[in-house]
Amino acid sequence: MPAPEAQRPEIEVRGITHRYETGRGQILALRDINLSIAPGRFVGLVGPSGCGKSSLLMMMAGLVRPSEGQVSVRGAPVTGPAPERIGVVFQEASLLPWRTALENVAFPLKLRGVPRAEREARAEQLLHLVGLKGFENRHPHELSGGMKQRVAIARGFCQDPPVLLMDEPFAALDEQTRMTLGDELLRIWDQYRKTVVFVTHGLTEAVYLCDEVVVLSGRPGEVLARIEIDLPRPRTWEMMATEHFGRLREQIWSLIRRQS
Ligand SMILES: Nc1ncnc2c1ncn2[C@@H]1O[C@H](COP(=O)(O)OP(=O)(O)OP(=O)(O)O)[C@@H](O)[C@H]1O
Repeated sequence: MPAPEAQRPEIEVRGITHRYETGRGQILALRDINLSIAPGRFVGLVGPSGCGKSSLLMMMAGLVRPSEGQVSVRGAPVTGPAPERIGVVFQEASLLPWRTALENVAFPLKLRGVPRAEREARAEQLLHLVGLKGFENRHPHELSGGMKQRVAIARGFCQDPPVLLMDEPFAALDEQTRMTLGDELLRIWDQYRKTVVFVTHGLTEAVYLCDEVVVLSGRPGEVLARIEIDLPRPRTWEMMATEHFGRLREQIWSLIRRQS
């Protein structure tokens, strides 16, 4: 029997409905979303454009307050940003331009008062893990888009929160960099075992990375399906060519296609 602690969901979304107020009235963005995510899972969030994926992620991060419902992480309600519990990686790396790669990665630890030697050692280890050994002292303008995104991922892991929320972190990158970074992300996730929620438009990426893919309907976003990705780990690129991979991808795509 697993310990009760192990059975408790890491993220719990209960009855989330959200309306945005605009000059032209209200927009119902999300309707009655309920999700329970177990610790250590890698969960994808997909759905047609504008269905509320980013909004839902922002609510999980405590950056947007839902009109109704609640998100809890580790049993405690999320009422605002909580970087020690919940890390966020955005599509744009949003690095501090005047700080080096190492300083950017270590920055959240500085805010938490972690001593310099310790935070730099942790940041250096993570930069090495994302393949940026030798680039520690470069500034963001000296790095490519893919490298900046690597720094942002390293920063997300450096905070060491149990939950990491990622909003299309590879969207601005070319296909090859995306694939490589996806593998790197899986490698670090395997080592650190965080609970990841990953918003993406890429269905191949979703199947490749995730344990489970949550499919949202067109606006207002509702949970249409939760698809278990029962491919073995570690994932390999060869798996993408298998019939099983294709079937999982097609299953998700046919759900989304019907929404447009
Ligand atoms: N601040 C806001 N004010 C008003 N409407 C908003 C706001 N943010 C989002 N919306 C609307 O809410 C809906 C959901 O937006 P959201 O960005 O969460 O969707 P998404 O699924 O992430 O979209 P995409 O796939 O295109 O990135 C959209 O119709 C969007 O126009």
